[in-house]
Formats: sequence, C-alpha cells, structure tokens
Amino acid sequence: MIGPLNHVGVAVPDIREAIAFYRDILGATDITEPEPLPPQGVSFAFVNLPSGQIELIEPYGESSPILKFLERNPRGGQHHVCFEVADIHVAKALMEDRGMRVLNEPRIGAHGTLVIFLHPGDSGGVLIELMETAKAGH
Ligand SMILES: CC[C@H](C(=O)O)C(=O)SCCNC(=O)CCNC(=O)[C@H](O)C(C)(C)COP(=O)(O)OP(=O)(O)OC[C@H]1O[C@@H](n2cnc3c(N)ncnc32)[C@H](O)[C@@H]1OP(=O)(O)O
Ligand SMILES: [Co+2]
Repeated sequence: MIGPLNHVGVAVPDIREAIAFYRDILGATDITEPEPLPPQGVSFAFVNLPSGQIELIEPYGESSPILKFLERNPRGGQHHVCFEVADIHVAKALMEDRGMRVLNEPRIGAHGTLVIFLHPGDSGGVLIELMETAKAGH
C-alpha cells in the first residue's frame, strides 16, 4: 500500500533558525519560505532535496499538535515520516481494518493534498503520516 517516502517532518521551536541551519551549515540551496497552515496548527517550510524533503514545522496557535512534543524536546526533533498513497480513503479504511488508530479524517496538508496520521503507539513509536498523491500508483 505505501508508496514513496515523501518527507521527514522535523519539529522546531524557531523555523527561521532551522532554515538558517539547513542553508548556512548544511548548504541546502532550495528551501521554501515559512508558510502558516492554521487548520493544522503549524507553520511549515520545505528543504527540497534530490531524494525528498525535510518538512520543518513550527507550532502555530495555542492548540498546535506539536506543542507537547516541543515541551518534551525543547530543541526540536524528528517528528514524523510521510509515505505517499494512491487513495487516502482506501488507506484509512485499510489501516482501521488492521487495527491502527487513525488520528484524523482526511484533511488538506502542506502539499495541498489529503493526509491522515496514525497513532505512534500502534506504529512502533513512529508518527506516520499518509499523503494522497495520484502518482503514488499503489
Ligand atoms: C499536516 C501538515 C503537515 C504535512 O505534512 O502536510 C504536517 O505533517 S504537520 C504535523 C503536525 N501534525 C500532527 O502531528 C497531527 C497528528 N499528531 C497528533 O495528533 C499528536 O501529535 C499526537 C496524538 C500524535 C501526540 O499528541 P501529544 O504529544 O499532544 O499527545 P501525548 O503527549 O499524549 O502523546 C501520546 C503518545 O504519543 C507519543 N508521541 C507524541 N508525538 C510523537 C511523535 N511525533 N513521534 C512519536 N511518538 C510521539 C508520546 O510520547 C506519547 O507516548 P506515551 O508512550 O503514551 O507517553
Ligand atoms: Co508532514
């Protein structure tokens, strides 16, 4: 069912500081401007790489889903991995059939496509995001 690894999500306390690190220390040359995504409670920026993306996410608003993560990890940290799927509704039904706790109804993510999240307690301690892409072909 899962297709390509689309991105690795990295939660950060300060997205502009994180962008400066990837640009000035690691030499990344293709980084997008931070963009708020209020319905998802984050601001995000992409570090675009030949093999995929690092998705930098900073809390947006009082009820951001990453606030507690950053309380536990004040300097930030690896937050989630995102796999592509061909049909998010089929994927959601399959995950539920297989006993996974799906954390949300499909909703628009940072790539402008539908995403769901699986509870990390069911997936070996890794927060998994599934993202619908027509090209996933799976
Ligand atoms: C959608 C826009 C963008 C995109 O790509 O399009 C993004 O990816 S934005 C990403 C931010 N949004 C989300 O993460 C939405 C889904 N996440 C959630 O609903 C919560 O973060 C949740 C439920 C996974 C955890 O919430 P919270 O930390 O507030 O709850 P707890 O403290 O009770 O944690 C429960 C349990 O999970 C462990 N945990 C929490 N976060 C992570 C994580 N990132 N990776 C692994 N494990 C995580 C936490 O330690 C607790 O474990 P326990 O053993 O029960 O103590
Ligand atoms: Co993501």
